[in-house]
Amino acid sequence: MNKIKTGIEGLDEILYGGIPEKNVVLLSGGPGTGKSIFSQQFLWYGLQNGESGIYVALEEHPIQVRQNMKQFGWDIKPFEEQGLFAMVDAFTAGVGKSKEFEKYIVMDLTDLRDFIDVLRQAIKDIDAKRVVIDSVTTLYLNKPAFARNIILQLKRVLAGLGCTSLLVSQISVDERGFGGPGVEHGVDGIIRLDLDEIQGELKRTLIIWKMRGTKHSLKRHSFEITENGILITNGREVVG
Ligand SMILES: Nc1ncnc2c1ncn2[C@@H]1O[C@H](COP(=O)(O)OP(=O)(O)OP(=O)(O)O)[C@@H](O)[C@H]1O
Repeated sequence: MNKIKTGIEGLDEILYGGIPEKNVVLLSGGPGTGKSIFSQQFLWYGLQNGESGIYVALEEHPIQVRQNMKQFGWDIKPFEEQGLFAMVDAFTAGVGKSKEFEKYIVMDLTDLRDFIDVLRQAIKDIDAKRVVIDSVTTLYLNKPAFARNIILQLKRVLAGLGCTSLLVSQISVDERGFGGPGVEHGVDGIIRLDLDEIQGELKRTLIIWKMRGTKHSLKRHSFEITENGILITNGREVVG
């Protein structure tokens, strides 16, 4: 089984080498837990190693995403120009100046076919190996009954085209699950990021809940967000 390295320090060890190729992984967590940074770091590592990537922006303006990434030293502009990185704008619906700057725009988010067509085109154009959808929750926010179906349709396209993918799933602060039963069973893997207040301080931890195709740590691991991105601070220990 070919493994795709996340490039996140300490994570590939607890995944026994990385995410199995073509897996569709749910990256689940509450607000501010680091989901976007995690997924952007995953794409950036791919670019550094010759693997093209796509970021589907549903929650933030693509310009903002590029700026956020640049703050960590992840300047994707040159890779976009070389056709190694593509941004799918599923945020602006073509309003404003985005039509002048963005190559891939989803005009109508309520039309999943349109979304998938734009995504498929972007994947084919740059021969993408890594895909991030941030966040997939936005696609079924008003129609939770369709969540599983949407996930399975996405999985067919993403795995079918050979991509290894992170689907960002937004949950509320106290939610115990990962984004709904249909979603959780449909994906190949689940990584959950948490932020908990312990003695007056917020602590970040993550846990790999499932990952088809590989052995993985079952422990909860602490991590930090630094100016270089995410770093697992206790690869082997359990958080007490
Ligand atoms: N340069 C930095 N150094 C350290 N921590 C940072 C830095 N930049 C952002 N952060 C932390 O990362 C958090 C945001 O991370 P991110 O945007 O990945 O969260 P998210 O899980 O995607 O959140 P949401 O679901 O609310 O969009 C901030 O709240 C802040 O705590």
